[in-house]
Amino acid sequence: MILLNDVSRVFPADPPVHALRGVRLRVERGDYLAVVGPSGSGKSTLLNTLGLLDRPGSGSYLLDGIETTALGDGARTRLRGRRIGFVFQSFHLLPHRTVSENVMLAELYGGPPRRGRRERAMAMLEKVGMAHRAGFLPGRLSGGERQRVAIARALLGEPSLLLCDEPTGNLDSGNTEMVLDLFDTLHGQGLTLLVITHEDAVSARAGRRVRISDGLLTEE
Ligand SMILES: Nc1ncnc2c1ncn2[C@@H]1O[C@H](COP(=O)(O)OP(=O)(O)OP(=O)(O)O)[C@@H](O)[C@H]1O
Repeated sequence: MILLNDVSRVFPADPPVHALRGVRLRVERGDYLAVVGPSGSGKSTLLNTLGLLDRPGSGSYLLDGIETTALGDGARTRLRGRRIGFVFQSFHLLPHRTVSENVMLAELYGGPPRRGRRERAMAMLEKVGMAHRAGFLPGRLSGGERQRVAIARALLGEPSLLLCDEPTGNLDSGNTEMVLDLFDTLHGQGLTLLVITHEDAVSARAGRRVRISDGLLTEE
């Protein structure tokens, strides 16, 4: 699913910041991978690279066998819309849109909306146990409920890869468990998951752990 070969990313500064150094990573379809490492070690840079939000300075990145570094911006955006879902620490739900509208809005970014959007949004809300809150505004939901809605939104395009950046960073332990149970279910259904986390409770649930330190990636 993912093959990174000698990927480096240097940010121009004085002195230059080597955020990723010769990273090699192979992720098989259906893997559940945790990425751990201290602040500033390169985790978000790695996630942005894998999510086609940022380009490596050098090296190659194959996603489903497609060499992404050679693609233009339009092709990268389409590939991202079709294959990748994102989950962030702070949910990024629109406050003045209902739960179901937030989920449906996911398709605005990946290209023209497909048919049956409302039905598919409801099916995804069902999947994360939030269908009964479809008409609520996000402000009336708990943190764990908001994150489940954000996960439903990420799943709307039926991605094969879910990239999560500290998905439980704003949740208490009960809600963290609920989100981790949902990840287990999604993993069981064949989704490939990559989760950045600094919480042991989260990384312990993943099948594989890799550590980034100063831009260098090592398998644990
Ligand atoms: N646009 C940028 N310009 C210059 N330096 C940057 C830029 N983005 C990130 N960096 C630097 O690259 C390094 C890696 O940053 P990154 O955000 O990937 O770390 P991280 O492991 O995600 O950190 P955290 O856990 O604190 O979010 C850091 O030293 C950071 O300051």
